[in-house]
Amino acid sequence: MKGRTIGELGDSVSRLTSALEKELTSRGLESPTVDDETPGSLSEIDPQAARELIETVRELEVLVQGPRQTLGLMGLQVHDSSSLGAVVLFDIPNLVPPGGSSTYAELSAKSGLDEDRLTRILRYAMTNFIFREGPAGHVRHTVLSAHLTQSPSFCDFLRTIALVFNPANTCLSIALQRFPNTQSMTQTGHSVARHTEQTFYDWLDNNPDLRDSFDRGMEGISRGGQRLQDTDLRAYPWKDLPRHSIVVDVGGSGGHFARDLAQLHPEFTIIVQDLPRVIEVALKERRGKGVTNVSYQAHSFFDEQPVRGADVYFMRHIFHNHPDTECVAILNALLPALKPGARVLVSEYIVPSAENVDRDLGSKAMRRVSSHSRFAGT
Ligand SMILES: C[S@@+](CC[C@H](N)C(=O)[O-])C[C@H]1O[C@@H](n2cnc3c(N)ncnc32)[C@H](O)[C@@H]1O
Repeated sequence: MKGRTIGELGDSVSRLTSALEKELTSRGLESPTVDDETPGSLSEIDPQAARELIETVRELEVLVQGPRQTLGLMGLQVHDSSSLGAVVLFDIPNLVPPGGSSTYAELSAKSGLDEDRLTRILRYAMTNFIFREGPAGHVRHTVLSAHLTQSPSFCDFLRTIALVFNPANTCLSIALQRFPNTQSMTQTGHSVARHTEQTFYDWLDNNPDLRDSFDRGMEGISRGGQRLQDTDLRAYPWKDLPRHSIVVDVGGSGGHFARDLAQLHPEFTIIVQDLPRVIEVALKERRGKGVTNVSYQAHSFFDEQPVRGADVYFMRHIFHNHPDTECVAILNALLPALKPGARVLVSEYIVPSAENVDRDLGSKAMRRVSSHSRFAGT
C-alpha cells in the first residue's frame, strides 16, 4: 500500500469516525470517551471501520511525528509495558473504587509499593489512558483501568507478559547477536534472560506460580483478549461433523476451548491433552465442573498420540511456539492414530501478505521459543 498524505489520512479519519458514530446512533448508543468506566469497544460496533481507523491513525502519527520522534518513542515502548505490568502486579485497579477516587498515599499503603515509585508509575500509565488524575493527587478509573477490574484471567495474561514474556522480549536482540542462525529452542531471548538451558515450557514447569498464571492467562486471552476462541467456534463448521464425534484438543491448556465446544455440542466427546502439570491443576481446580463430555489427559504432543481413531485432532495456537522441525515432529506423532477421514484442525496466526502484515506476532513468538507465525502458503 502506498503511503498517504496528511490530507488523505485526515479525510479517512473523518470518514471512518463518522461511520462509527452513525452506527452508534443507529443502535441508540452514546458515543463513549476514554474516561468512561464502562467497558466496550468500538471494534465491536464495526470491526472493519475500527481496524481501518486504527491503521490510519497510526500512519498519521508517524507522518506527524517524523522518524526521529517515532523511532525514539518506539525504542522506549518497553516502559508502556512495564508500567502496565506494575499496575497489574500490585493490583492497583482493584484498589481504586469504581466511580470514586483514591489518593497516591492510600494506594501506596494498600499495595505496599513505595508512594514515590507508585506515583511515578501511575503518572506514566496515565499517559496511556490507564487511570486519570482529578483533582490533583486523586486517582480515578478510565475505561482501561476499569477493564482490568473486570477480567481476572486477562490480568493473569498481563502478569505473564510482565514476569515471563517481557524479560525474554528485551533479550531478543542479545539472543539474535549470539545465535543469528539458530532454530534451537534453547537459544532464545528467553534462555538469555533466564540464563537457562531448558526449553521455554520445561522452564515454565519448574516455576509453578508462573506456569499457573500462564495457563489462566491463556484462558484470559481466549475469552476476552487478543485471540478470542469464539472465532474458532464460528470459523469451523463443527455442526457438520458426525454427531458423536471424538475431538482431541491437543495442547488444550486447562480446557477453556473444549468446555465452550462441549456446551455447543453436548453429544461430542472431547479430550483435552496437555503437559502433566497443566492437567493436574485443571483437575485439581475442577475447571470442567459440571461438564460431563470433557475429560483430561496428560500427554506430550511429541509422543505418539494415545487417542486412536478420533474424528478431530485440534491444535489451537500450538505451532507458532515451535520451529518448523518441531511442528513436523508434532504432526508425525499424530500419524499412527489417524483413521481414514480423520481431521487435523489447526488454528494459527497467518501473516497474510506483505502489504497487510500482522506487525507483531511473529517476532513475539520468536523472542521466547525460536519460532514464528507462518506466512500464507508456507
Ligand atoms: C500457546 S498455548 C495454547 C493453549 C490453548 N490451545 C489455547 O488456544 O489457548 C500452548 C499450549 O501448549 C502446551 N504445550 C507445550 N508443550 C507441550 C507438549 N510437549 N505437549 C503437550 N502440550 C504442550 C502448553 O502447556 C500450552 O498449554
